[in-house]
Amino acid sequence: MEKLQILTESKKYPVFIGEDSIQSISELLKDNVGAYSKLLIITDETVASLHLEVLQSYLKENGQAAVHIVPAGESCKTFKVYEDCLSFAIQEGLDRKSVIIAFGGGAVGDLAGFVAASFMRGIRFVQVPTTILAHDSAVGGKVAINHPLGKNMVGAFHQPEFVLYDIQFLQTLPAKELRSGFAEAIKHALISDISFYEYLKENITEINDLIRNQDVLIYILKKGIQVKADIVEKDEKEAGVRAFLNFGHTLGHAIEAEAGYGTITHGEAVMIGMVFALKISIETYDIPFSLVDFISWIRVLGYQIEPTQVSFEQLWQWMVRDKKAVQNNPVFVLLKEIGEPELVKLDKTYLQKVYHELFSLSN
Ligand SMILES: NC(=O)c1ccc[n+]([C@@H]2O[C@H](COP(=O)([O-])OP(=O)(O)OC[C@H]3O[C@@H](n4cnc5c(N)ncnc54)[C@H](O)[C@@H]3O)[C@@H](O)[C@H]2O)c1
Ligand SMILES: O=C(O)C(=O)C[C@@H](O)[C@H](O)[C@H](O)COP(=O)(O)O
Ligand SMILES: [Zn+2]
Repeated sequence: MEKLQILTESKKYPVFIGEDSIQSISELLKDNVGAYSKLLIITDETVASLHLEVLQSYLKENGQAAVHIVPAGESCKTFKVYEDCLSFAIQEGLDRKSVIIAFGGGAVGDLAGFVAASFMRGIRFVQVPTTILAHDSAVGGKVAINHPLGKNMVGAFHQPEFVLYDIQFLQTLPAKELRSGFAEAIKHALISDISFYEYLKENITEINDLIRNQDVLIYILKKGIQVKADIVEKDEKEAGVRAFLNFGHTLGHAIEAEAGYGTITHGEAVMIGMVFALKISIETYDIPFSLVDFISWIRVLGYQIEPTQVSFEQLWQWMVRDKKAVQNNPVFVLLKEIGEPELVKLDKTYLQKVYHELFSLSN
């Protein structure tokens, strides 16, 4: 099992990655959490049916952990499901010394983390991620639910006590979810390091390559987490450079919301947003990067870059409410070079032109 340290202003905590690392959960709780009154596992229906027994079997010596199962996917990041989690926690008698285990992908982690951040004004929680995407979501402390008017609009910064990644859980991920998670790995590469990007291009030539070779998978997860950790260490609460982790997200979040949360996966939407931001970056800075090559690679991996007949105007309404927007002007993350992100406020007419050029829509 490998270990990375996350150092933020508010908390220092470890991320463990390995095969069968779940076997150590009891010991890791002892070492990294210490005494607690009760454990509550929050997981979703799919993860519960595939993997909950394994988690529970390694928690046997920790006494009975309460389990709350939420709907799978983005539909768990709602006020209703959030309230159900709080009601369950109160009914189960959780107190300030209790600990929540978020067992699932990014949606479960965001939800359970926000429950932990707000229950009795904040209790401890642990992330046990089960998706590739969660190499991003389980680290860094952003926790949130969605609002009908915008993605992740209600949330907090609340760091976990530790993150325990067991890559055996990832073997059951369908291709669509591999794709969603891999988009964030590509994001981490593009904002940090051309050689990481080249490594991804060389090693992942079809989407199932991600789960075929454990060394490659662990390398990608670790590298992605390290990129994130380096940024979060400098700027935990997004006063500046943390916004670079939002590369592809200004348009991506708008597409997710406009399509209806959960209709398109987070990573699929971010991939469209990254293609858009790459085109603007290439035009603005004349960077030596072939968008044609990039698009043909991601198409082979199964990404679709055309949004479904959505007008720019519809997306603009979401983008003006993006968390990076300043006085209703969306701010984009562009790349001055691959690995050199920066924040830029862009004009609506220009954005609309690029959108039409890229997606060849008449509206
Ligand atoms: N907090 C952050 O910093 C951050 C970062 C990136 C993304 N996010 C959020 O994360 C969410 C997306 O994450 P995600 O794609 O992991 O979400 P998810 O939790 O919705 O998981 C995706 C789907 O895969 C299923 N699944 C999970 N693990 C599985 C497994 N091992 N085998 C088979 N199926 C499995 C889930 O049931 C779900 O249907 C979005 O809500 C996004 O906004 C947050
Ligand atoms: O950790 C961050 O910071 C990120 O921006 C990571 C993103 O991949 C993630 O989707 C995050 O939830 C977006 O945050 P938001 O503040 O734009 O809602
Ligand atoms: Zn994201």
